[in-house]
Parts: sequence; C-alpha cells; structure tokens
Amino acid sequence: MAVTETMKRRVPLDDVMEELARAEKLSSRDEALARAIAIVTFRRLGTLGRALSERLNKPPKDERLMHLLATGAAQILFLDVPDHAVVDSAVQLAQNDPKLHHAGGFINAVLRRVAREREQILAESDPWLDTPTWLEERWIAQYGEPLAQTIAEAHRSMASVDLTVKADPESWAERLGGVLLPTGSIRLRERTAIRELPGFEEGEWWVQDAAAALPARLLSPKPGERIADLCAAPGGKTAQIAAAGAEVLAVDRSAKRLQRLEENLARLNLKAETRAIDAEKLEAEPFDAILLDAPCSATGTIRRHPDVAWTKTEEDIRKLAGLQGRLLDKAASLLKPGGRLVYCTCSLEAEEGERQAESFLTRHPEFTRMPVTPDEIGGWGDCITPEGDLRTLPSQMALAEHDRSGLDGFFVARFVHKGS
Ligand SMILES: C[S@@+](CC[C@H](N)C(=O)[O-])C[C@H]1O[C@@H](n2cnc3c(N)ncnc32)[C@H](O)[C@@H]1O
Repeated sequence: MAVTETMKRRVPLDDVMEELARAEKLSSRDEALARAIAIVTFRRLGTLGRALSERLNKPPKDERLMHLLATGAAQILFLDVPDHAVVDSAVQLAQNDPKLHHAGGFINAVLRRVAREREQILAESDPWLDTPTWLEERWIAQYGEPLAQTIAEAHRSMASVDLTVKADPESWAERLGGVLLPTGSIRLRERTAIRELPGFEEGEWWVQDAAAALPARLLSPKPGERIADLCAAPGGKTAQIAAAGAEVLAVDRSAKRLQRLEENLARLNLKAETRAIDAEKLEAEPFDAILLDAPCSATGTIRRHPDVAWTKTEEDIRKLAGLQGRLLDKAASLLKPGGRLVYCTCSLEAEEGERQAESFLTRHPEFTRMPVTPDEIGGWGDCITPEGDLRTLPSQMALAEHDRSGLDGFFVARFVHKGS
C-alpha cells in the first residue's frame, strides 16, 4: 500500500505511486484515484489517527491495517466517495491479503462508525493536529505562534494550480479563465485536465507555483547572457531563463530527471544545454549569472506533497544544509566578476534559507546582497525580509476565492560578485 511504503522507506509518495502503478498495471484513472486517496490521507494524518484511536479499544499492531483504516476514513471524511463503496473496497483489500484477511469484520465496524460520526470528527479543529510535533515546534520558534498556526492551517488545503506564460499574461489569464496574480503568474480557477487547455500543445505556458516563479525572475536573465541552472530538473526555472533569451546550461545530478527537463523544454520550443553531473564537480567557463535551486527538505511544498511532513526528519535538514552550503561555495567559484547568484529553496526552515544566506556572506566577502525590491515582484512587498531576501509562506497570497489562496513556501536570496 502506497502510504505504508512511503512511511517505511521515507521516500516521496510520487516515487512510490509511480512504482506501484507500474507493478500493478493501474489504469491512469485508478492511479489518479489511488494518488488522491494517499495525498488526503497524508494531509489529514493526525486527524485520522486521532479519530481512529478514539474509536478503537486497542489500536491494531499491524501498521498496514492501521493505514488501511486511515485511507478508508480519509475517503469517508474528505473525498466524494460513497461510504458503502469505501467500506466494501477496504474489506475486499483486506480479504485479498493473507495477513489481513481475518480483519474484514473489524474494518467494516470501524469504518461504519467513522461514517456515522463524521460531523463530530470534522468539528474537532485543532489546527496543529495534522502537523508532526517537531515541525510545529520549529515553526513556532521561527515564525512565532500566530503565523506558524496560519501555516499549519494552510497545509490542510489543496494547493492551487499556477501557470507561467512565455508572454502576454493578461490575455492568457483571460483565455484560460484564470486570475492574474500580482507577481505575473496565472492561477487557474478550475481543476481541469492541463493537457487539454489552450496553449498546452503549442508550449505557450507551463505549470509552476507562483512562488517557484520568483527566483528566476529575480535573476533577471538577459538575451545573450550565459547562465547556469545548477539543480535544474524538471526545468521550470530553466524554461524561464531560456524564454528570456539567455543561453542556459541546465545541470542536474539525476539523468532521469534531466530527461524530463529535456521533454518539457521540447514542448515549450525552448533550448538549453544539459549536463547530468553532480554540480559540486562541474567544471566550466565562468558564467554571467547562476541560479541555485538547491535540494532541500521541501517543507514549503507540504500543501502539494503532504507526505513530506511525515517522511522528513531533522537529520535530513542538517545533512541538506551541509550540501546547500557546499553548492553555494561551488556556485560562487563559477561566476564572472560582477556576476549574479540567486539561491533558493522550497523550505520553511531557516537552516536552508536565512541562515544559509548569512553564512554565505560571511564565507564570501567578495559577494554582497542585492536586496529584492517590491516593484520587481508586482509590488507585493509582504514577503521581503528586512535583509532584502524573499520569504514566502503557504498562508500568503490570500485571494477572495479562499480555496484558491496560498503559494509554496520559498526562500530566495540574491547576491552579486563585487568585482567588476
Ligand atoms: C528543487 S529540485 C529543482 C527544481 C528545478 N529547479 C525546477 O525549477 O524545476 C532540486 C534538484 O536538484 C538535483 N540535485 C540534487 N543534488 C544535486 C547535486 N549535487 N548536483 C546537481 N543536482 C542536484 C535533484 O536531482 C533535483 O532535480
């Protein structure tokens, strides 16, 4: 089962789903449903765990049985699936499993009780219930209780779908029936099949969270410049740099992910040189500018990937912070005098953001910060820190249509080499 595998192996749910769909030869419809169930289970794991344990005399020792109950309860409480269909399919799944086949009656009784007591369960609304304690403590320490709580609340909603267009955002927003955000991204109002929207085939736009679109914009790539994107795949930011007319070297350690970048750029009719290599080992002529979208804990993307909250650990953050520092040092060594460096991570953790920027400037006095100004991001100054870096939070970008609010949590710092 996808939830058990993801938790046990501490790998992204997306990877587990991909393996499972291949092994079980799932149709794309079944795969999409299984993915939606797993996602909502992770998003509301704390709520589901409490609801179930309050309705069980003794929680089952078998982790898979607990996860089977959680995925059933998630569908009853949060998805539009008829209760009886959920109960029948959970019982059926147990009956087909030699270790769980005895549990059919038990599953039936527990899930029926969850369905009967749905309103009572949903009325309990401790905003921290769906956040692991270690993240709750970190976010309160970093952002203070009220703001941290808005982050936890934002994580209970699904992320919206944002697009970056090559040109003419106003008219594309109109054509696609979307909202043009102050930062230039288009937010779709409806969840639809992306490939069927106008402009997809022609490569006029690509899916990219509104916050994820900011780092490449702040690099301000210019036609003819030679720019390296050091952790490039699947290529959203490479596409922005190439669309601006710069010559891009897209580097990524993963050849498989780099292949996806190449496919994405081909659809967009954009070009980049690619190199599958560990960026720490890259040898190249110095660049005019570098984008370093470093590998990170990804706690800023929990709305999209709620498994992150339950699979990442403090130890991961510590190790990733070390790698980010080394990649920053490498990037510094690859720039021309006067060159620009944009560093970003989709993490809410200071070790992967604010503290990286501080220690980079201490290690590299030949660089200075190039503060971000509100006019560069459509006048949206809320997310600029006193130091001039960018810190976006999932609870920001509130729209009148509440269920379309929010954006990924990103940290972005921009540096310039002092020599000219
Ligand atoms: C946050 S993702 C990049 C997303 C990408 N910039 C985009 O906008 O689509 C981080 C990427 O870094 C790559 N990576 C991790 N460690 C690396 C290293 N040492 N050198 C190069 N790439 C690395 C991963 O394979 C992953 O594709």
